[in-house]
Amino acid sequence: MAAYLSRLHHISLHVSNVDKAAHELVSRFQFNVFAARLTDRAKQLALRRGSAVFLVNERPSEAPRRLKEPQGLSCLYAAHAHYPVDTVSNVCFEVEDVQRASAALRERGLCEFLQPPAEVSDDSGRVTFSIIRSPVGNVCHTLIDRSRYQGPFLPGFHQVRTDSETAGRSQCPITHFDHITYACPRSSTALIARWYRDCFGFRRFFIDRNEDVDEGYVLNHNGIGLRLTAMEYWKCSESGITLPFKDEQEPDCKFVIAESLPQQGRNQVDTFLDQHRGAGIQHIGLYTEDIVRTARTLSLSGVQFFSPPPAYYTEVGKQDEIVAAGHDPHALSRYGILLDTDLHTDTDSQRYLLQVFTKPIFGEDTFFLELIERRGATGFGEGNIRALWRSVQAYMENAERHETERENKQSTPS
Ligand SMILES: O=C(O)C(=O)Cc1ccc(O)cc1
Ligand SMILES: [Fe+2]
Repeated sequence: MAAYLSRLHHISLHVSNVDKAAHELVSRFQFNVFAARLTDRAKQLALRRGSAVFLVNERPSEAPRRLKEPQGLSCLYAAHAHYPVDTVSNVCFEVEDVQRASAALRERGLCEFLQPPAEVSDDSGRVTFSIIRSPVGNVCHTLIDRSRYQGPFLPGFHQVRTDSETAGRSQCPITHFDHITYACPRSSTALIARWYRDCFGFRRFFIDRNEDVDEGYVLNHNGIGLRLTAMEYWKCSESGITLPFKDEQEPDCKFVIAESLPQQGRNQVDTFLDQHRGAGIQHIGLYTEDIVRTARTLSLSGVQFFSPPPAYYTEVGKQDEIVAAGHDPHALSRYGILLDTDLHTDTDSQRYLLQVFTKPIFGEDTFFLELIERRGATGFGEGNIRALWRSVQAYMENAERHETERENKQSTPS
C-alpha cells in the first residue's frame, strides 16, 4: 500500500445546475447546506446529513478556455472537470500527510495527478490537498489533510446557517455513506481492485462465502448478468496501527465494482455506461437507522423509489420472513423496500438487510441513491441483489422501449 486513508471526507458531484441539484438534495433527501463558496468562476455548495457530506460543484458547460488555468482554483478541492453529463466524480479521503501520501503514490507510478499537493488557507487555518485520477472512468480522489483547520468545512468556504443540523433527524435518520457502487466495463474489475489495493490497501470483502477470489460474485442466469466485487478499506494511521472497528468509531464505506456479463442481454450497467459516456459511480448507499420511516419521509417529499415486481411480497415464505424480522409487509411494499435474511449458523441468530433504490437523480438514467438499513448483516444479500436488479431492469427496459417508439414515430413520415 502506498497511502493510508483515515476516513472518507466527502463526495463531489459535478452538475450543470448547482441550485437545482442542491434543491433536490435539500427538499427531497433532507440534506442541509452548511457551507458555500461562490466566486465569479465557481459555485460550490456543501450539504450534510449525519456524516454523509456531498459537495455540489457547477461543472463548466464547455472545456475551460484558458487551458493553463491553475487546477483546483476555480473549483476548489475538485478538479475543474469538463464532463458532458451530470456526474458524481470525486470521493475525497482524509489522510494524515498529503505530501507523503502523494510522494509514495508518485514514486510507485501508480497514478496520474490532476493536482499536485497544494495548500489553501483562511482565517480558520489551512489544509493541504492533492487530486489523483482513479482507473474508474471519470472518478478522481482528492486527498486532504484538514488537521490544522478549524472552520466548518474547508478553506474558501463560508458557513451557511440552516435551522438545525438535527432538524428532522428522527424522521430521516440517515447517518453515513454505506457503500459506493461503480459501473465498469467488462473485464476491468481485476485491474481496478488491484489499483485500490496497491494505492490504499483496500481489502477484498467477500459478498458470498462461496465467492471465487478471481471471479467475484457472479449472477449469470434468469436475465441477470452481473459480476460484483466488493472492497473495504481499513482505518489506518500512518504509524501503521490498524484501528479495530469500535462502536464509537465511524464505520467505513465499502466500494462495490459492478460489471455486466454479456450472456443475459443488455442491462442497467450497460445503460449507465452508455448514458454516462463511460465508467463511473452508479449509486451510493445511504445508511439509515430506520428505512421505513426514512422512505416515508423522502416519499412525502417527492422521492421516487424502484419497486420489485408485486409478487415479491406475496412469495411463499417472504411474508413470514418480513414479519419474523419485525416488519409489516404492507409498509415495505408501499415503498418497494426489500428484505434479506441471513441465518447465521454459528450463533443461530438472524441478521437482516433492508434496501431500496431511488430512481435516477439526474436527467439521464445514470446515478441514483439507495437507502440501506443493516440489522446485523454486513454484506449484500443475494435475494436483495436479484430483486434490486429486477426492479431497476423493468424500469430501464420500459424507458428504452418508450425512447425507441418515440424515435420510430419521429422517423415515420405522416
Ligand atoms: O446490492 C447492492 O446494494 C449493490 O450495490 C449491488 C448492485 C450493483 C449494481 C446493480 O445494478 C444492482 C445491484
Ligand atoms: Fe448498493
